[in-house]
Amino acid sequence: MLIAGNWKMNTDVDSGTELAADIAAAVKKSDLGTVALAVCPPYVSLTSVREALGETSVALGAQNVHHEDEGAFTGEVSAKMLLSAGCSHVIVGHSERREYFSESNQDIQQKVAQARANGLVPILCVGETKAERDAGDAKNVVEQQLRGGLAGVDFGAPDDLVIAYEPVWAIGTGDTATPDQANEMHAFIRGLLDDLYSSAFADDVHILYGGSMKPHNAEELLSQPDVDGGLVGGASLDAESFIAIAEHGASIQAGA
Ligand SMILES: O=C[C@H](O)COP(=O)(O)O
Repeated sequence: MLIAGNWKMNTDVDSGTELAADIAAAVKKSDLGTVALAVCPPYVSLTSVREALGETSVALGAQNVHHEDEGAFTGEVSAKMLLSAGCSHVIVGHSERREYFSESNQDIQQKVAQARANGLVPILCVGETKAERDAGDAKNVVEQQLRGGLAGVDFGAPDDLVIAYEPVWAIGTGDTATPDQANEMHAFIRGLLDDLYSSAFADDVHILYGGSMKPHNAEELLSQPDVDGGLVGGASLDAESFIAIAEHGASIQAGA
């Protein structure tokens, strides 16, 4: 199981470093078993967060990456820069990037390919809007996003890729997908990964759920057979909540 925190455009360098230090301290006190953690702070805090995480195994991720290696792209950040800051993961294709920055499936595919080429694990986000779900189009949209985002990219091992299913209507709204809705889409995504790669690969890829995951609903979501963790927004901005979600994951795994 993997629990990843997406801090979005929250925290400055001081508060982000403090949050990372709180998470590191909580991790040392908790028994999270085999549950892996990652945090994805804003770019400006990456190096100080890396330092604050210290010797813990909490992985560092970024929230975006440019698809070119380097050059005259003012304001952009490359995969190599992320690696040099200590990142192992990068979120790609978050619905906020799709909506507010007009990222297309083709743009996202280029970012996935660039992350992969540089040894970063892309956390590829997919998910439908409320209108798309109401129109009965959710699976179709997710399939296009998944096939579009992964087109032509090969992965050596299942750990080289993470998928996050984030229904747009559940993000930041408190309106979480039901465990059945989440599991149904996760199973569908796993079937697509089987078709694109292999069943062994599909079985082992982490498929995270994102969208108002909180300590009070984490257990029912994480106990679904095809839910392998969470991509947590709001609740990851509080070390106690973030670790509480991970602890739910650990107790589910311990009982499995
Ligand atoms: O990347 C994280 C998701 O957008 C979920 O955000 P949320 O937990 O605040 O709903």
